[in-house]
Amino acid sequence: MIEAKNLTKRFGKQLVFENVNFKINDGDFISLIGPNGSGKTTLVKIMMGLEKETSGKLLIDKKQNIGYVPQFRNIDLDYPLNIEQFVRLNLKFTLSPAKRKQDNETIKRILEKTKLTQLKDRPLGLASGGEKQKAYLAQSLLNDPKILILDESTASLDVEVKMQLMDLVQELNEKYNLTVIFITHDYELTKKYTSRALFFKNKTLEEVHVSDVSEDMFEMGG
Ligand SMILES: Nc1ncnc2c1ncn2[C@@H]1O[C@H](COP(=O)(O)OP(=O)(O)OP(=O)(O)O)[C@@H](O)[C@H]1O
Repeated sequence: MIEAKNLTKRFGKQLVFENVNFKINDGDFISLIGPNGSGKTTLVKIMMGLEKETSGKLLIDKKQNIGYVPQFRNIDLDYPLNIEQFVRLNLKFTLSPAKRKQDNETIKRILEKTKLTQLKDRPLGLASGGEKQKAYLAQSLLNDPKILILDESTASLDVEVKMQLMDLVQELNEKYNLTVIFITHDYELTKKYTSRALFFKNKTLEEVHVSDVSEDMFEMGG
């Protein structure tokens, strides 16, 4: 479980948000929504320990690893690694045969989970946008996370490809009880995949049932 208690963040004199309270249960699939600059990335950075809260508390089980999938960025055609090698990048390099065997099994399992087994030898630079994003997703699963943060990970992909990626994330959420926190500006995906939304409004966070999410929540000034 992740719980925020009166969480407040300032950068110098700038207040980003204050008195934020919420609970995210294991296995939840929630969206984190709100206009540009409202504090979504800052909040997940606090979850990942990359930023410190100004006051209040964020309670999160320190033993739970967090996976992070960034926004899609294209990769040059001549990028030197294939999909499997790219997924391996987050592993520590080791010469121990026992550890290497274990790593090979981990990679095999993750490629299967993310439906990349057939594509593992494809140079990443030649992969489609959706395949590249799946490779980032696979990389984020290396430390066996219990929480997955998708930071606008579907932005700039075609609609069909977005859905395929989200279907895969939904499968991981259901099969492995993975908690998913989806930062998004996408109204349709919020409605289709998430059950609750945490909505930044007036420098604080409101919990909204997905049936009450409206398009203007993605646009209003923060
Ligand atoms: N390291 C930093 N130093 C100073 N100000 C920062 C820093 N990081 C973020 N901010 C400011 O904090 C506010 C919230 O930024 P944040 O990136 O969390 O918003 P966001 O909701 O994720 O926006 P977007 O939807 O555009 O990605 C913004 O005004 C931003 O400029």
